[in-house]
Amino acid sequence: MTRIAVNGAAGRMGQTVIETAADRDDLEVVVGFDVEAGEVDGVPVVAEDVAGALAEHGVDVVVDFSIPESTLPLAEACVEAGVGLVVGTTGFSDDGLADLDVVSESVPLLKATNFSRGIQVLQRTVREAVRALDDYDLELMESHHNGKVDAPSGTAKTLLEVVQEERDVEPVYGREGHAPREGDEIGVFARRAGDIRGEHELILAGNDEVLSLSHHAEDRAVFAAGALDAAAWLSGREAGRYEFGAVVDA
Ligand SMILES: NC(=O)C1=CN([C@@H]2O[C@H](COP(=O)(O)OP(=O)(O)OC[C@H]3O[C@@H](n4cnc5c(N)ncnc54)[C@H](OP(=O)(O)O)[C@@H]3O)[C@@H](O)[C@H]2O)C=CC1
Ligand SMILES: O=C(O)C1=N[C@H](C(=O)O)C[C@H](O)C1
Repeated sequence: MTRIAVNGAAGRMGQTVIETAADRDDLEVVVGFDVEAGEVDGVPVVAEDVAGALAEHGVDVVVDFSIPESTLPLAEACVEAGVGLVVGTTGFSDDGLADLDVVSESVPLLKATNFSRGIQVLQRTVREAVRALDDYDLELMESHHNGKVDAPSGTAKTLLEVVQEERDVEPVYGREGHAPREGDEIGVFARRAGDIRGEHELILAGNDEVLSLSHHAEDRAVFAAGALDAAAWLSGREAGRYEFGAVVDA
């Protein structure tokens, strides 16, 4: 039984992780962390002394869906307590990402910008398509709920990285005015509206055809389930940096 703590426990994803975990018998959420102390679905939520709470509740792995400014001190508490960390939070600066690399020298750390299995497959499909259609125009779009604070989404950035590993394209973030396509560029567009759970699409256009590769999440439970799978998989592993692809392939 993997004992899990959730950071950002009172947020949209934190609550969904706690609800999703209640239906599983391989793990248990024993404590949550958030800005204010309280309770989510019977799980106690504390607001201070994270390292102390990790030890007190015998936590094996923390699942984090919060903001980067919260993840980094949390990661230090994980190092202090010798606890693994699954990071779902997006929007890190380059320095923040480098700090997480340092943390993974001391504890097992698995970070993914998207914990749905479909997006893992999309990443692999995007790589193959960009390789095969190497002179087609590329455009990347994402849509999310109106409460999302970072743009473009972490998933869009990951898809862009996959594209750039295959092709030397320059991102153009939105277009306005006189803005013709120049050189090998990729337009990147972010929409924010309603409660869209998460939509991503890459189009490859050329030679009288358009290939559209897209994914949409129907419920936050898909991300919660993937993050919990990652936490169960990570528990007991050596310090180091791990990828969600390994969980999907296990
Ligand atoms: N990897 C993936 O599959 C997915 C990643 N995400 C990412 O997860 C993150 C959270 O998303 P979402 O749940 O929608 O956001 P929410 O704003 O709903 O939740 C974030 C929670 O973190 C809390 N928080 C802020 N500061 C701290 C702190 N110092 N310590 C503890 N808790 C804190 C917030 O409290 P308060 O509101 O009081 O500030 C809030 O309750 C985002 O970066 C998002 O992009 C989302 C879905 C899937
Ligand atoms: O904030 C969200 O909701 C989501 N964030 C992640 C991202 O930034 O890619 C993953 C998912 O699309 C939902």
